[in-house]
Amino acid sequence: MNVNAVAELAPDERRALFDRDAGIAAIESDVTAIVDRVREEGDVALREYAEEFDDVTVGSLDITDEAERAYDEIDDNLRNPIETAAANIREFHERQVPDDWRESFDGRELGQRYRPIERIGAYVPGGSAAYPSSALMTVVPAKVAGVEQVAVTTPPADEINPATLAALHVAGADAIYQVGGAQAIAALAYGTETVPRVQKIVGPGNRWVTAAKAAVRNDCEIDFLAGPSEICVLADETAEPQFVAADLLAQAEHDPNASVVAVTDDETLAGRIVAEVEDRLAGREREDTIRGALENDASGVFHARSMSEAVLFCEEYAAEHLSIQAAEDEALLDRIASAGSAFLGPHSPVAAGDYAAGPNHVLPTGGHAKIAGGLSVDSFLRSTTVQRLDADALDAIGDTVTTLAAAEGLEAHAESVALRLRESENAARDPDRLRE
Ligand SMILES: NC(=O)c1ccc[n+]([C@@H]2O[C@H](COP(=O)([O-])OP(=O)(O)OC[C@H]3O[C@@H](n4cnc5c(N)ncnc54)[C@H](O)[C@@H]3O)[C@@H](O)[C@H]2O)c1
Ligand SMILES: N[C@H](CO)Cc1c[nH]c[nH+]1
Ligand SMILES: [Zn+2]
Repeated sequence: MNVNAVAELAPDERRALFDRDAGIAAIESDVTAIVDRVREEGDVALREYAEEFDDVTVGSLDITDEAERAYDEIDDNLRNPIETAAANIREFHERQVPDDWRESFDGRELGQRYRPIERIGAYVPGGSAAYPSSALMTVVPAKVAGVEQVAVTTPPADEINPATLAALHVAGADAIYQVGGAQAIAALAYGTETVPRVQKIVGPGNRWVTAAKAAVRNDCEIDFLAGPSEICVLADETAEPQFVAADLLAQAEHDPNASVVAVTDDETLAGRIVAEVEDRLAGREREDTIRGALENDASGVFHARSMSEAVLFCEEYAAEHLSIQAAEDEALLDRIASAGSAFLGPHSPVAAGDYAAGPNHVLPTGGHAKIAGGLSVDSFLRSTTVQRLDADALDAIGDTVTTLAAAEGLEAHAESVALRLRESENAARDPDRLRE
């Protein structure tokens, strides 16, 4: 890892940083082939892919019954943190629940109401690491929103990680299937003999999972693309280089396709961050994965000529996680609109939010933070607006509607209003008329 100057980035380097796709384009046709095969062959394909990609001979695809047992059997030392994290996540998401509302304005009674989507599919990753935290982050908000049926898929294993199963039990998953990768997304989108077709798929995963979500999104709603993890640290001379380095390494250990950057106006700090990363890397578990992520074209430590240039870099990068380790953190955050989740100050490592602070860790990657926020209660709701007009209110906007309808050449629209206005006028002249 070297320090790079933001001002000297070549166009292809900028593209790699700001138009990053975590290797998804390269596997699009392979993923389409997997999705098509699951559509055609159902469970048979799921079993064969489990052998091929996960090296597992699957017995029952449905492992719902294992969750409660795992919860009963795991050690208190693990069960308690799962319960604590679940409680914090639930409390945060309960604050997101919108209230139905009705208000009257001059005879127009208007409002909005919210109802949960009925059948959700949640992907809980579990390839190179187990993700009980993602079990909580997907299923808890779905249940807070009131979703009736949450079907979870997670990669097959000779023994599914007990913490993941226990977390799924705590969160309230209704059904659990051991299916991973693109094939799991296809199964949820189209249904198989065992896996039910859902209305919307949520959850994070590697590039196979993410490419599959992109591939099925015309046929099944998805939350957004939540692929290999990302962090962008914005630091000034007050930052602790070892904290910045530790945060970069933490997100790098998820996946060789993870993207980790730090940007600062202090060139000395930039050098110290690089040195800390190198120092802390050697001999670490998952060292190869971390090295892969650090060598990714979308990763690096950058020196900006000013904090304004560093802020622009962060805005362009639109990271899943934005960590601001700088004196004026709130003022800097005000200048950055695009980030999945922002972590302010030296005592807010991204890992705290990954597990237990409360906000959701399923967040947009690949620059999608420019147009989307993270998973929330709203992801599981549909809204209906409600409108009731009295005769005077219709009269008040009648000309507006009929004139606009005429401008659009939609005569029947205009007539549906004009008819009522005529009837009201007649009723006003002859009060018994409408009752006849
Ligand atoms: N953005 C977010 O909100 C967020 C949150 C948590 C985790 N993540 C990401 O989730 C990912 C977890 O990755 P993971 O790999 O550990 O688990 P995973 O469950 O996402 O993927 C494992 C599956 O990938 C498939 N796969 C692997 N290699 C394949 C190949 N060569 N061909 C076809 N399919 C293949 C297999 O079917 C396997 O079951 C990481 O990238 C992590 O950064 C993202
Ligand atoms: N950092 C991940 C989101 O990109 C979430 C996670 C789960 N476990 C640890 N971290
Ligand atoms: Zn993480």
